[in-house]
Parts: sequence; structure tokens; C-alpha cells
Amino acid sequence: MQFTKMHGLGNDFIVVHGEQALPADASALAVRLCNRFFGIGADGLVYILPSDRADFMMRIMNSDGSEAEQCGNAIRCVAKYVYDNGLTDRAEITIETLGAGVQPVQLEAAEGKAQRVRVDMGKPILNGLDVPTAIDANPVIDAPVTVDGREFRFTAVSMGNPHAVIYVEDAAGFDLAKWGPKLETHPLFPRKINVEFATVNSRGQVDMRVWERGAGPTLACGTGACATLVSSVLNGHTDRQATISLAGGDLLIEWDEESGRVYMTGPAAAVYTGTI
Ligand SMILES: N[C@@H](CCC[C@H](N)C(=O)O)C(=O)O
Repeated sequence: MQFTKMHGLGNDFIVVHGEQALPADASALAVRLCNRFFGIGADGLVYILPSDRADFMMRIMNSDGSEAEQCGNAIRCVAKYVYDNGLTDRAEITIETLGAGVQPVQLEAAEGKAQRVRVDMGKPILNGLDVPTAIDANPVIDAPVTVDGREFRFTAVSMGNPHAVIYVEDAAGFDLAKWGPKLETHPLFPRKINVEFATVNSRGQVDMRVWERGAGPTLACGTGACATLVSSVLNGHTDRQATISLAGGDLLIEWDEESGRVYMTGPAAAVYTGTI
């Protein structure tokens, strides 16, 4: 099996192209290959597949073998892969995802290689039951969730996949390993949840750290950055465009008032190719 190791701000993936459909053992393969000690090591296993609605389709398995509906960092990697490998010569393409439909993607290229990628991430889903959460409200803002006697307040946003955004004093110093797994699997979240811990520094910049559903702490989360911006606008913390600073670097996120669509701009990188 040939693969390319790629990442978006350190959120890393094993990218596979050439299959016509998702293999039946994709979940088990993800667990085996994403293992950082006994496998290649990655946050997820990504397949680039044919699509009858878009130029390409992306499917992503988390490192625990669960399939995610969408992944912001992976979609930028897929765009770079197809451009750099000559599968398209267009700087504007569409990529179909499982949970967020067909997404338009724009590439900024230099010397034949994609450098930065801007993705139309679509409209956020804010209805609590649709995110999904167990809360019947639209939107779910500043809702309480208690774990081990500590109450957190969260805002729920789906970008095709579910997110709970929690504001804390110091996101960069937050104990992700202690609280992340308990929030991810809390009964309020029927399909589990990605949890973003955010600190607003100004109306145009937010620090964010993430505990990802099915992958644990990662260096960046594209959909999490989008959810954080949407939540920050809803809570009155930021303007509609802001830099979300993650452990692996910055993403520029915009929530367009007129169309209601969220745009994510950031880098993607290829590290090496291999055969396993
Ligand atoms: N890292 C991703 C999100 C990957 C999927 C997530 N763990 C889930 O299960 O929803 C991103 O960049 O968006």
C-alpha cells in the first residue's frame, strides 16, 4: 500500500489514493497504521476516492478507527495532494465529504506546488439536537456540562462534525488529558464530541487547544477552529474574521454574514511518501 504522510499545522495524516472505494478493513487499518509506536503514526487515515458529485471525495478515519464526517486540516492536505501530484491542474476544485457535502476549495500555488488552501467549509449547524447534543435549543450557547464536580460552559457547533467550545483562562496551559476524554464521552453528546478550549485575546485573535473525538490531543483542528470562530461571534467575543492560534500554528477563519458560510485558510504540507 502506497501512502503519503501529510499534515496541516501538525495535525497529521496517512493519505492514500488509488482505491476506488473505502476498503472494508479501513477502520482496523487506521488503528494499526496510525499507532505511533507500532505503525506509521498519525492522527488519521485519509482516503482520496472518486466522486460523482465533485472532483474528488475524501473519507477520514480517526486514529481509534471511528469515521469522522469532516476534517478541515485533511481537506487542505487532499487539495494539495491532488494538485501537486497532477490529478488536477485547476486551482479551484471541489471535494466531497461524508458530513459536510461538496466543498469548494481554492489553492494558492507557487512553483507547481500548493502552498496555502482556502476552503468553503459551508454553514455551521447550530441546532442542539442536530449537532448533535441532548439539548433541544437553537443555538446552544453557554450551556452547562459537569464532569467530576467541575462545571464547564460550552457552545455547540457542527461543521459537519460535532464540536463543544469552552472558554478558559489559559487555553495553552489547559490540562487537556484530564478533562478532554471526560467531556468527549459525556452523555450530553450522543455521538461523542470534539472539545475546543479557547482563550480570547482580542476581537481578531483567539488561542485554542483541542481534544479531538477519536484522536485525543492534536496540534490543530480545522473544523475546531471554524467552530471556535462561530462560537466566538455568537458569544460576542470576536468579529466575524479572526486568527485562531493552535499548538501547530495559525488558521484564518471568516464567517461571512451574507451567505452564512465559514471560510478557512491555512497551509498543508507533504512530509514523505512510503510503501507499507
Ligand atoms: N482534525 C480534524 C477533525 C478530525 C475529525 C474529528 N476527530 C472528528 O471525529 O470529528 C480537523 O482538522 O477538522
